Amino acid sequence: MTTTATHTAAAPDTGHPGAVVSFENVTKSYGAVRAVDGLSFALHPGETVALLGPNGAGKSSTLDLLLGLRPADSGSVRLFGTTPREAIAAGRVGAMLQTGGLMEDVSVRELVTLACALHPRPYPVDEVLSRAGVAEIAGRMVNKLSGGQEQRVRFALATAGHNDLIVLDEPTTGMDVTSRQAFWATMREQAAAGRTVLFATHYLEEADAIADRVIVLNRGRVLADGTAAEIKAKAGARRIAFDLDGSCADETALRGLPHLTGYERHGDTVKLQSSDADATVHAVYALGLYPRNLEVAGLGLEQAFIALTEAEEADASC
Ligand SMILES: Nc1ncnc2c1ncn2[C@@H]1O[C@H](COP(=O)(O)OP(=O)(O)OP(=O)(O)O)[C@@H](O)[C@H]1O
Repeated sequence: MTTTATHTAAAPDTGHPGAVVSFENVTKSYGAVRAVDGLSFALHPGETVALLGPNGAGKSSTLDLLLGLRPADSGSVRLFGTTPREAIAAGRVGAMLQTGGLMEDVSVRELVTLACALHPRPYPVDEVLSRAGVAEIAGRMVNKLSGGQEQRVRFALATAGHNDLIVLDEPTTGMDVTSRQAFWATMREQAAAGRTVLFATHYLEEADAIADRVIVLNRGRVLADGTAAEIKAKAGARRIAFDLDGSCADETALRGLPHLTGYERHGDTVKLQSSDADATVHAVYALGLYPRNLEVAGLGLEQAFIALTEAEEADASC
């Protein structure tokens, strides 16, 4: 059975044999809003993949479809060549979502014990508690936890058993820096053990540091898909920064430099983004300026992400 609105009969996984996750031309609308728009991608064993996108890009909807929490309007969603429901029932998938409250009138240990009891291939409860960094608060009632502690309990629930795929929706939101580092160290161990990890995040530095592949979504479609380095290269632009030497620089002339895709000025410090840094720097000299502390560098993932999504928004509004 594919995950479609009509729950049609099982379709063979012809598109991406051996894939952990396979989306083929998947669409999902909420009324007039098309949250997922003909989305196709495949995830392979052992990959750690970040799902990036601006607010409303369709990340959570994609994860909901992937986990079978909502049916797709059309297209096929397969996990390990089966339906999401079958893969989850087989205990192959662990998920940590933003939505859904935790059971409240139980202790952390009781909740984790329940999750382990429900998993077909559970880890020992104490191992799950300590891996998620909640062993010290195991006796605490779930309704007394801070936001960051709650996140760590969600993480414990997602890793209560041996999963082949771990799906995380903004997992470190609300965690302090230490918890965040511990969280990602554990995720790295999970990935090193051959698990596939898919996480949606707004922390681009996490995607840059952790993911070996980044899928950028916008308007429910894949805007870019590759390593962080490939995404940065796709954005094309480079950063140029310099200080003016005190000479009077004409603001209009600076803003009119060729190939600019971004412009900022704070006093004598000018920060530019350019799709042809060499030509832009030549033009700076041609204005009669003598830039000091000149730096030309590639974009960070965050700037590349902004450049890509802004370019698509500009295209969409044309
Ligand atoms: N249950 C729903 N009913 C109506 N519209 C919805 C529903 N869920 C999502 N949407 C809309 O679908 C689009 C995609 O939302 P989604 O939550 O998937 O995006 P997102 O990338 O996860 O966003 P964010 O980064 O803000 O969490 C948005 O326009 C959103 O308003």
